[in-house]
Amino acid sequence: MSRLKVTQTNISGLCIIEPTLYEDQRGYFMESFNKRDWQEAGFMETFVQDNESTSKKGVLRGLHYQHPYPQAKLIRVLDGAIYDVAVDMRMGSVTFGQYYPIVLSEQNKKQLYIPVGFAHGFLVLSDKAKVLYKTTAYYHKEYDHGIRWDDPTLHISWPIHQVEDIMLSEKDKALPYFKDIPQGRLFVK
Ligand SMILES: Cc1cn([C@H]2C[C@H](O)[C@@H](COP(=O)(O)OP(=O)(O)O[C@H]3O[C@H](C)C(=O)[C@H](O)[C@H]3O)O2)c(=O)[nH]c1=O
Repeated sequence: MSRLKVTQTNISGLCIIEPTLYEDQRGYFMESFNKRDWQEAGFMETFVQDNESTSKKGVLRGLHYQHPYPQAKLIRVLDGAIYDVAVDMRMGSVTFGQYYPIVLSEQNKKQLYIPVGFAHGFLVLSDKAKVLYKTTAYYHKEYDHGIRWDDPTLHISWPIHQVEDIMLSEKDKALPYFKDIPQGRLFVK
């Protein structure tokens, strides 16, 4: 019996991971990642890079993807809470162009596994959020692409009412609409 609770979502390949939490009067302990448990749960991908970012409330990072050298990601939140979003960019997928939202937080300790073929972004809901995530491919700045956070065809219901202002990087402000992404930069399921 795997020590990882894996919950499939309505989007193929996208799943929620919950490691076993060991709580006692001191606090808690958990193995946030264990390669053997990961493989026993049926995941064959290997991670090559750990990323960390800290953001203030209202910061929105994304929606990003890397192409070529696409990255699968395993995302978790160490401090605070984020509204995390993955967008299916896989041509041939029945959920192509659909997104999956989930709140990942220090409290719920949920992790989101996003396979290759998705754009990823998040909005910080807490005063501060520290996000840790593993990737299955190295970063290539020249292949770092994205989709506008407020793309009208994706209809992402960002909970902007929960934050005062949205803060985007200049790069993210200039990202294209989904409809303007060349087919060669999409993915194949
Ligand atoms: C992603 C990345 C960035 N950088 C450098 C490049 C810039 O000089 C600086 C900030 O990069 P950026 O503004 O792209 O960082 P985020 O906006 O947090 O991007 C991330 O946000 C969304 C949510 C993601 O899922 C991606 O993993 C990633 O694109 O870090 C690196 O050196 N290595 C990296 O792997």
